[in-house]
Amino acid sequence: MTYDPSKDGAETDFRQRMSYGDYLQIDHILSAQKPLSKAHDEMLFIIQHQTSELWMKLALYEVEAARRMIASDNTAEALKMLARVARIFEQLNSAWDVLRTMTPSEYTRFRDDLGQSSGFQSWQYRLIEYAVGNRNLAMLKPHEHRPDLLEKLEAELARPSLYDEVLRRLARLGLPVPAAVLERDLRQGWTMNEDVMAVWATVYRDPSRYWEAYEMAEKLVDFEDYFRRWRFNHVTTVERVIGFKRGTGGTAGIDYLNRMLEVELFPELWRVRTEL
Ligand code: HEM
Ligand SMILES: N[C@@H](CC(=O)c1ccccc1NC=O)C(=O)O
Repeated sequence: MTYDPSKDGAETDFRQRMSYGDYLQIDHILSAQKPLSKAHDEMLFIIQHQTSELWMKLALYEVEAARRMIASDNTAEALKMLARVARIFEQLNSAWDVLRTMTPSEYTRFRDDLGQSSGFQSWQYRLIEYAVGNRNLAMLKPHEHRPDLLEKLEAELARPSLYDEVLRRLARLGLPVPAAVLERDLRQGWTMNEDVMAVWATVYRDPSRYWEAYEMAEKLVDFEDYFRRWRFNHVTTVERVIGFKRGTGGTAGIDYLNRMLEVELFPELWRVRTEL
């Protein structure tokens, strides 16, 4: 006899009950894949991006909460959330292995159908960049046609970034973070600051004395480490699939993405290592 789990109590009648699909809105999610071409690989391309956007949604949610926790002096909770964000990026990094199975010949079959659309226009990606401190106002432009999204990005630029919150916490812990740093114009991108580096040097020279600050620093480094790997995986996949062609979003492509590889989110935390 074939085994029937319903005889052992598995519920099978969902006429009046919430089911798996109801709870997770599966119909909604699974009806959002609409390839524009007949190319076999377009489904992979769509699902790869949609799953990335879902993970980005969670990353934003966690960074958001981590910032709130740091601002309210609940660092331990924030560290847990930041560890999760690093793992999310690890997940996104592994996902490139699936996309890499698509060859240039296969991508060319539907690339024209993408028009001028590009990951460059991902507002969640830009929001992550802004939330962690990579604030470039020029990146607002592709969102001007969507006032709701522009508003979200503008609102983010008015708030302290994750790094700003960490530096404010250091000041509350009694470390000499300069007032100019604490009162800086939040819309501007962060640039390397010698005094902040001196603060981190103090922390790294005596971790047991500055344990909380030390742990925050290492979590940030860990996050940036995984984020850098995401950027590197992206640029390598792009070169493998389109070579040095111009991007659909209008940038130079590889040259643009290589330039983005030079971005440092927490420059002092990388530079301080040379001083130790
Ligand atoms: C075959 C696959 C891919 C190719 C050929 C590709 C190509 C490119 C290119 C050329 C750019 C530069 C902007 C432009 O002019 O278009 C770009 C930007 C971008 N792509 Fe992709 N991409 C691919 C996959 C992905 C995936 C899976 C994601 C995940 C969400 C993604 C997210 C992004 C983001 C966020 C940017 C903006 C980066 C920044 O401004 O720093 N791309 N991509
Ligand atoms: N920029 C890519 C196209 C591309 O990858 C893309 C197109 C639409 C939606 C997301 C995309 N992914 C990343 O840029 C290209 O130039 O081929």
